[in-house]
Amino acid sequence: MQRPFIIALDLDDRAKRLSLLEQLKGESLFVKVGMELFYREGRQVIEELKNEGHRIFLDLKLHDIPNTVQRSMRELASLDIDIVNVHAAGGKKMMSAAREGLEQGTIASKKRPLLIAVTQLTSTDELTMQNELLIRQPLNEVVRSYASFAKESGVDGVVCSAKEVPLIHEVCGDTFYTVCPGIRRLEDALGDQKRVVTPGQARELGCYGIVVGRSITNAMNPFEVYQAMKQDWEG
Ligand SMILES: O=c1ccn([C@@H]2O[C@H](COP(=O)(O)O)[C@@H](O)[C@H]2O)c(=O)[nH]1
Repeated sequence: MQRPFIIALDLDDRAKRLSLLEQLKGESLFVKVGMELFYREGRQVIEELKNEGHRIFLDLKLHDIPNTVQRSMRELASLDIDIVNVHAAGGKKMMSAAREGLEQGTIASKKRPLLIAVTQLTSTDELTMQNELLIRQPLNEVVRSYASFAKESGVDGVVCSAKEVPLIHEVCGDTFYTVCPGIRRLEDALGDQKRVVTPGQARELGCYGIVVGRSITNAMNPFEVYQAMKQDWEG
């Protein structure tokens, strides 16, 4: 199984995105379109990236009432994307509604995109969770429960820190997808990320896929960093 190395295209203008992709030309890429890029360039960017042959994780993290999420997922299903997501904090009804909307919107001849749910953002640590979000359970327990609620709701997997993958596999099984941001080389700045590992550690922890943004997008030589991190990931 080829486990995805997903590049977060978080860049503040179109020219920078094109320049990064030009530097990675010739590579078969899995890219992440987040809010910044989708809000700026809209549906067209998805078509462009698909035409260039890339696989796409559309990371919009839907979180709203079930009816709105269902109808929005139905719209997103018409895009040629491979993965899409919601926040597990929206609850089981919302996650089931997301799955329903995605199925309603996927045309018969096409494969439904994978639906995954964010457990706790990798920029959150236990102190923030307890003192600001007022969630009193230990972080690992919250992630474990949210992952199992996601599975019960028909969601295919979760976004989590690689650190939590073993415990998610324990409750949801090894085939439940785990997509992990919060990936850094040892020499990289953490920025706002709190629950962080290297690509090699993520592999050892059993992640299905990793998401890497600034380590590549801020690098002097993005191609070199991409190659080095991918090699560490693939082992
Ligand atoms: O828990 C989460 C969920 C999503 N993300 C997204 O992944 C990338 C990470 O970028 P870096 O520059 O490598 O930190 C970014 O697009 C986030 O929106 C996440 O980090 N954590």
